[in-house]
Amino acid sequence: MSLLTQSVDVQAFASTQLALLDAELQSELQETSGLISNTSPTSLQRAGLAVTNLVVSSQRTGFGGRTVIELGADSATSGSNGELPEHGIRTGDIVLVSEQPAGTAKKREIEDLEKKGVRGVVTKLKRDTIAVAVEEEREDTSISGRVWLVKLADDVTYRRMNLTMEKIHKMSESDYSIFMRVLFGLSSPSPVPQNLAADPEYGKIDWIDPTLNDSQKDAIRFALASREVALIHGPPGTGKTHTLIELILQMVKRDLRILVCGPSNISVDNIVERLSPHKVPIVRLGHPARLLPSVLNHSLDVLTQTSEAGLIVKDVRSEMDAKQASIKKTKSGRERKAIYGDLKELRKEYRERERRCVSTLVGGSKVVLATLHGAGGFQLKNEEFDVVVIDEASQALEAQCWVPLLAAKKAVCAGDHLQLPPTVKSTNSKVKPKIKEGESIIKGMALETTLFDRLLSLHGSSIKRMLTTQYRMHENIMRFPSDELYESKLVAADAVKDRLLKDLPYEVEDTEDTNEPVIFVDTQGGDFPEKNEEEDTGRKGSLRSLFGESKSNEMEAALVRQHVRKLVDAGVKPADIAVVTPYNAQLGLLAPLKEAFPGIELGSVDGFQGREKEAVIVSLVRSNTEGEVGFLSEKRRLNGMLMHPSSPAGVYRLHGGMKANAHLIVAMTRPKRSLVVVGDSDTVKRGSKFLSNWMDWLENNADLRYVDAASIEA
Ligand SMILES: Nc1ncnc2c1ncn2[C@@H]1O[C@H](COP(=O)(O)OP(=O)(O)OP(=O)(O)O)[C@@H](O)[C@H]1O
Repeated sequence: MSLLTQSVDVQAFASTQLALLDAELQSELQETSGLISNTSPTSLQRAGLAVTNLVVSSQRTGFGGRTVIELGADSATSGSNGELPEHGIRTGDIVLVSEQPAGTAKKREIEDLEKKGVRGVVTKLKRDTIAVAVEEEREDTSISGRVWLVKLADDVTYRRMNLTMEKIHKMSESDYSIFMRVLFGLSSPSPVPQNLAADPEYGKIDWIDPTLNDSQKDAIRFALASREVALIHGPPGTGKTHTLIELILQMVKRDLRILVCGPSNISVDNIVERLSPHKVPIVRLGHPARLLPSVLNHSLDVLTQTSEAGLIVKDVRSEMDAKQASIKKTKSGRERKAIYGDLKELRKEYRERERRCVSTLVGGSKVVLATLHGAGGFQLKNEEFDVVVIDEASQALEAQCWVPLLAAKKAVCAGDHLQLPPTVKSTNSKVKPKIKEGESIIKGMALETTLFDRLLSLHGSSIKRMLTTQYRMHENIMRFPSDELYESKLVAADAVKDRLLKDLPYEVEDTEDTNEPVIFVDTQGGDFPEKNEEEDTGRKGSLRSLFGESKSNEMEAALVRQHVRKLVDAGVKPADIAVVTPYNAQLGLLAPLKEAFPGIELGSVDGFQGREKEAVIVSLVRSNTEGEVGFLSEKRRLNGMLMHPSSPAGVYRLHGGMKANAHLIVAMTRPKRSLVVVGDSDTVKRGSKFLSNWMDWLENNADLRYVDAASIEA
């Protein structure tokens, strides 16, 4: 990754970002439209990207005055229970609902489909229905007959990032705030007193949670004292969010107004849930369909309807519903047109009333929370904040961070730059950034270089504080990642440092598998060779682009199954066990575990960053005489594959811009009480220095087990 260690020409920065963002959007659009036009509806459905054979079962007015259509299974094709088939569509997905093409028809243009259908956001999923809030411009399109629903690329995020970068591009140097100057290295950050713990202002803080550890307190003092920017580096399990909550509450006490953002809805909701008991006035922006049910009572859209000012808005909504219903009964085109006209007027009124209500609600909140791109919505247009707090900043694109930062005076970013970087598709695609004539460009700048990374290179660790006590892993599980990545600075909290599976709060037998924190099942010796998935399954044609090449290892899968069985027999609940592997084909082989042990988690290493589990089993798959490690060892960025988590068949989405080492770091830092690694040390250690160190460490420190191939039941 190329980082910028010097000050940045802001205009060139913005034009480079614009070119990179455009290339990224083009790659995403190409990928989606390529899939939609070359793959049959049935295959897309299998891939979790579409649902076929649907009919519109109802239509009504939903949140924000949008038309919501509800889709159910077409009774001519569904079974007697009316349930929808398994699908990979999630609430919040942007989808197209359109007349269904013939089953075998393949070649189709996405534009044609859009003409015949409507775009919208999925707002609710039930076993038998999917609700879609239709995009405003197209809501007078009535769709009938058999339809299908296809997932589209989400371009809203890009529009917001582009707008922000364009604004920055247009600014002249005299427009730059001191905050902006620091972030681009044109000025140095204001100095922070050396010994904050002894400082008259920051030394004696009345902590809301007095159990915070010293590194957490230190980070909070530092973030409060910094004038322009502070980074909080939180390795896995060190209480990054915990620290942010205290920081936000301390800022509220100091009468500061705060905007809290994260790259994903879940990262923001996590903070809303934890701030909520503290009774500070907070409001969460964002489409209610994308929020966790537990935070809905802080959702701006919901408050808009339940607050006093909201009640007036509600009246207009009922009127709109009545109009919607009358459309169905009307046969005459002229009458319909008149009704659509009325609806348009009502919608205008609705929006005006809603806008007034929104500005009262947002204006009255000390803490406003939104996703990074959500901060670019109309609701925050003229709002001012003293501090912008960004959680999971190391997983956000820098352009995304600038959406809230453009109007900021100070930023606090929390993250861990050693974990997975944000996903970027354009790095390996054929789309190359187009540079506009006359624009200067910053060579070597990459879209996936995060703000967190760039600021660290620019200002060094003087703008950062690291959290060092971790509350997740047994001491031995923590040791290798701490030594290799975190300068041996991590310390395991007393409560977790010697916790084993046998000490779980429910009954678990003391066995050789439940009383060891780190087990290495070494399959070296060549008896457990890998297989190339593509050769074996013979998948053809365009599906190859969906499924791609992957590796599997049947004997490793058998060893994993055997280990899971032993843990469960000893009393460990399947829900406390996760099996992870970097290869999708291996996930396919392991899939039967889900039926045998309901509740067990099965996933690719990148899908579960940050989620802890009592026991994690990692299957490394690679085993060959050539010492080929490929994906596991890749230092350059590569197109990894992400398994669609909800797909029954094991489906793959292209997923780019990953560092393989980061995948493994995520896997090895998730377990609390037991990490089991299954792999061929001979092959794997030839992959990279990091892998070789890991294998050596495991050989010397783990409970080592060699396996006799003959003893394994396939
Ligand atoms: N000072 C503390 N004392 C006791 N427990 C703590 C402390 N700080 C954090 N924890 C606990 O550590 C766990 C991890 O905290 P939190 O979820 O805030 O971590 P995080 O670093 O944001 O996690 P992740 O690694 O998933 O990003 C939580 O169970 C939390 O209650």
